[in-house]
Amino acid sequence: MKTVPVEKAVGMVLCQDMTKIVPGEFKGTAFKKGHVIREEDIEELLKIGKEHIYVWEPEPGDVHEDEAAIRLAKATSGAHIVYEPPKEGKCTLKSLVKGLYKVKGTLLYRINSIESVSVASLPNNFTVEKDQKLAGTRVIPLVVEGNKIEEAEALCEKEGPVFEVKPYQKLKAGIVTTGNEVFKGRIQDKFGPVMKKKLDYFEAEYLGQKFCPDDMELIGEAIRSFTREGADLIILTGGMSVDPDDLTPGAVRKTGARVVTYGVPVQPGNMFLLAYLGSTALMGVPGCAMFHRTTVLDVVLPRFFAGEILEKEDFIKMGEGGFCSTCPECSYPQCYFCR
Ligand SMILES: Nc1nc2c(c(=O)[nH]1)N[C@H]1C(S)=C(S)[C@@H](COP(=O)(O)OP(=O)(O)OC[C@H]3O[C@@H](n4cnc5c(N)ncnc54)[C@H](O)[C@@H]3O)O[C@H]1N2
Ligand code: MOO
Repeated sequence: MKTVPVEKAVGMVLCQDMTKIVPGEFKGTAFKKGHVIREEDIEELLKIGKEHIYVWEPEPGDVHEDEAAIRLAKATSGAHIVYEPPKEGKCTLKSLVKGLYKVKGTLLYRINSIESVSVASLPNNFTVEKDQKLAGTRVIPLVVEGNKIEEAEALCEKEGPVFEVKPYQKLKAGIVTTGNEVFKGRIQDKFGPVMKKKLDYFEAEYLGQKFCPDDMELIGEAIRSFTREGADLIILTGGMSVDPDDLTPGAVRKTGARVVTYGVPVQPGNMFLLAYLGSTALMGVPGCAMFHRTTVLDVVLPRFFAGEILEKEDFIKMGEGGFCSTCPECSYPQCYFCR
């Protein structure tokens, strides 16, 4: 690569995109790679701080930033991910589907440990929409030694890809609402509609809602009835805490289900229960989920609908970041909660 003063660069070809930033007004490409510099460009180039430009004279084995960005994007992208052509030396990865974004953290760490390589990503287990931007790949200098890119490619070949999006599966779900106050008509059910809305987001096949009094046998019967209908998921509301009438965890245990956890290091959602009765997931959802927009349930549901089976360890890890700040305006998943 050769350095040329801009005044002497008329007629020469730019070898990288050139960025202009005016705070609050503009950030983007002022000149594209490949642009042939004209007399009238000189003043603008000087204004964005370029007194010199590079002229591309590749050494054997050198890789230009655009090619490096493409190769890193290609190596790191897995299922349901596409990448855009490079802009200002960076490729942006995007999701082709609504789903759960998975990141192999250790592999990403190793790739970013290669000098000059930079791959920035959303965190693991992020819920993403179709077309959402996921990550950006680039190298820091304009030209990088090819062996650095080859090293990243080899790592991905062996252990990769780093990123994938798991689309949500079409699963069957029902709701069991317990509590004498609702069953006997003392108060109106407010829990069912909140749970139904969450299931709708995942386009679950809805099997309906069953109401039970505070009676273990009847709660157990409602669970079994949904499993006979082929439920993949049964959400249970009411009776999840410590009062004498709180019978839901006991009723779940009595069905013979394998209890993964009753209680999680997450607030709101401390009294959450996850169990598996055969292949059917039973989720005991504490009352806080009726009140707070985001609770542990919003962390668990995407993983469940993406086909994951959660174990105790998954919940233990949620403690750091499991304390919700209950912001006046909740912006989850754009926050630290349960990351
Ligand atoms: N001494 C303690 N008290 C509480 C604890 C605790 O550990 N020790 N845990 C708290 C936490 S955390 C939560 S969350 C709630 C959990 O409550 P439950 O899920 O057991 O809910 P209930 O006791 O059945 O009801 C609480 C509240 O919500 C109303 N409710 C229940 N279901 C419905 C429904 N379908 N529609 C409308 N309203 C409903 C119910 O009438 C009560 O007012 O416990 C804390 N307490
Ligand atoms: O299960 Mo309760 O969060 O912590 O409100």
